Amino acid sequence: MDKAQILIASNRGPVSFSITDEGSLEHRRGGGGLVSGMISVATEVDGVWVCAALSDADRRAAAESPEARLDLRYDLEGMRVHMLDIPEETLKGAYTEIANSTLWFVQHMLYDTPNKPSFGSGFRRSWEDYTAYNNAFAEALVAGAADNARVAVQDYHLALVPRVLRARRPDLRIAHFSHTPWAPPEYFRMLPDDIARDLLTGMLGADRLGFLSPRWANAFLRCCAEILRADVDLASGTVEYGGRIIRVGVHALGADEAGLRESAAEPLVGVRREMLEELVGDRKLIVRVDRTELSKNIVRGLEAYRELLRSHPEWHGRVTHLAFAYPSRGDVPEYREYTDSVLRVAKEINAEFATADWTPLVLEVNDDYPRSLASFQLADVLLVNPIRDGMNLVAKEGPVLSERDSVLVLSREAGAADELGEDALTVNPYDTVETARALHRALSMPPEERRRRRERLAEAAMALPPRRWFQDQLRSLG
Ligand SMILES: O=P(O)(O)OC[C@H]1O[C@H](O[C@H]2O[C@H](CO)[C@@H](O)[C@H](O)[C@H]2O)[C@H](O)[C@@H](O)[C@@H]1O
Ligand SMILES: O=c1ccn([C@@H]2O[C@H](COP(=O)(O)OP(=O)(O)O)[C@@H](O)[C@H]2O)c(=O)[nH]1
Repeated sequence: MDKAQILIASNRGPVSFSITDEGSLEHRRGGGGLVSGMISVATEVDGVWVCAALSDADRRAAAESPEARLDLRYDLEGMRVHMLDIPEETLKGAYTEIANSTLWFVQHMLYDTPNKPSFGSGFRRSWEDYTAYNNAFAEALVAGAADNARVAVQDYHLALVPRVLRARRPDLRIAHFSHTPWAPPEYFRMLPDDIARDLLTGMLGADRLGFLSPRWANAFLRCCAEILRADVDLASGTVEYGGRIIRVGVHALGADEAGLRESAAEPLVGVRREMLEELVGDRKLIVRVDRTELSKNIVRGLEAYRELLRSHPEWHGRVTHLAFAYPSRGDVPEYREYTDSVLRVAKEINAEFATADWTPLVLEVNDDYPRSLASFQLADVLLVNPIRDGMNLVAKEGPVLSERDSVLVLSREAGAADELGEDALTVNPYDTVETARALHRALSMPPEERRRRRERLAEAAMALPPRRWFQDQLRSLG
């Protein structure tokens, strides 16, 4: 196999496999925003995308492919995909325990601190898995990179890769991009000191670090100054460490208009759309679409809807809330408990308000991407209220596909608020009364104002398509 000039590395790859009832493998697009952003890049770049096999079906697919190497060139029309068959126990420690149960919680400031976290010996064992997992990625990149190749490492799963890669292959040009927020030093330093330092110095092995918002870049720089005592220039976004200068840049990620329109034109989206139209009738429609994820703040979103129905009885029978919460990270107990809370509040709302001919809330906790796209088309209001979010692509995709000039109610704590804050109705995600008021204002907004806002939102959402986002990063590597 030829060595590549451009390599991407991420935990989740562009496709996820599953096993059909007949026992054969089938694949679909990987879920979540990182894949939504990167997949359109992958169709254009000639290179290699290194990712992990994340399920038994993925592992089987990886093992069945020649030399455990999957060649999906046909499916992606561009990149070859190299899926790493990492031992299940190592993956559990790295992905479930460290990436999802620790780093995600730190960066989104999700801990219920009187009880958690507590970094004991189990955590230390998982840290060894995380290190081994990062080494496995670095190994694959070392083997697959041509001389002076450019490598774009993605996200918190792979924070140690840049340092290992630089030590092994000083010829490479290395970028690391964070898709999450970054916690301020006062929160980040709850991690054990050696591990906080390991993460920061791991990332500083790159030539260039990227974030989705100036807020997250700034917090990272402050961590470097306070925890590593590195020489940091906040204004120019540079860190001097280990005799090198590392540049920290901000690259917001926008919606992929062409890809979205192509997906929305699939016949199945039409089928789902008809189904939703029948369900909703001529009622107003409030939509939300998220992974069943603590940081997406689904429970408070539902509470805000309940508050709307309590404080504005004129909407009874005249509005439906569709909440599509597709499954995510079911191996983490907090996610399972959170899903239960979402289901419980939904049940309470319907018990309080439903009538013989009106179901105020329709909550679905299964994965149906065509249905999500159809709901973007039909929404009158799109609710995106995360506690903290690196970007949030749903907030950008909604206005692009909207056919009813949907009004965006958006948390000010999402990275997307940097670009969409002017034309969305922004809210404090903890304030359910303010969110309910915003929902009422959105439902009552005059058509002309809705149209103006929606057009500007769509324009802002498409201003930084993934292709440009990625090319900017490559260019910044020289
Ligand atoms: O891979 P999973 O564990 O299933 O999680 C899905 C992805 O979640 C996170 O996505 C982030 O990236 C988006 C695109 O930049 C951004 O809009 C969003 O705010 C982030 O939450 C995670 O960072 C990815 O690595 C995951 O693949
Ligand atoms: O059933 C669905 C519904 C939505 N999405 C996509 O998942 C991404 C979610 O990205 P976002 O940045 O909003 O949040 P993340 O889940 O990455 O934290 C968006 O592109 C959605 O269109 C998906 O993969 N499956």
